Amino acid sequence: MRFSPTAVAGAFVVDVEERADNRGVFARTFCAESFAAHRLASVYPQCNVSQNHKRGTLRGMHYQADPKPESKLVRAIRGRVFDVALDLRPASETYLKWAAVELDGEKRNAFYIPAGCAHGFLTLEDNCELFYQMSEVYVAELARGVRYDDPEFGIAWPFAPVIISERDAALESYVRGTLT
Ligand SMILES: Cc1cn([C@H]2C[C@H](O)[C@@H](COP(=O)(O)OP(=O)(O)O[C@H]3O[C@H](C)C(=O)[C@H](O)[C@H]3O)O2)c(=O)[nH]c1=O
Repeated sequence: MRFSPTAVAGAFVVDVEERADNRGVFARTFCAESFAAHRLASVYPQCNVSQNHKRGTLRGMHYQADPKPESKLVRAIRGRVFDVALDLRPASETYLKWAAVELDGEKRNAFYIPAGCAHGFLTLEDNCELFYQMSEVYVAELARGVRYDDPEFGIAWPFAPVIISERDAALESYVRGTLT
């Protein structure tokens, strides 16, 4: 695996090193020792999948509040998505900055989003499926979100979403200095 830093402190693109032969491809996608060596979460008690029918589906920007903030390792297992990490940590050197990576099921790359950052994505084609490894179990009462189009962040989405949940469309504008 190769870990590449991004514009958000602690957020890394994780590329796999493919072992190809006449049967196909084998690649390691996670290793607790390597992740710990890079000071990334190395224990993931919960995994999720997200299946998205149509190009232009936007989910986000979501995070889990204290006392159980979650780090996430996210990958596309089918299709391509514009995946975004947004720094909501007031003490961070990259507070309110965002970083994006195109996650591609063919490239098998992943995005590590540290706790305290919001996460969201926009699908770039029909029939995209994502796999999440979560460093905390889900606690509904701690689920939070900020607007994907909040001018406070200026996330440069490649195009406007076509499908978005009522919840995400109704998220409030962000108030500086807070993790709501
Ligand atoms: C995350 C989660 C959700 N749920 C329930 C709550 C809702 O009834 C339903 C869908 O949840 P939600 O609308 O939050 O799902 P998404 O909009 O796809 O949000 C997800 O995608 C964005 C981009 C993320 O980064 C979040 O990790 C994740 O919340 O599943 C659970 O039961 N367990 C869980 O771990």
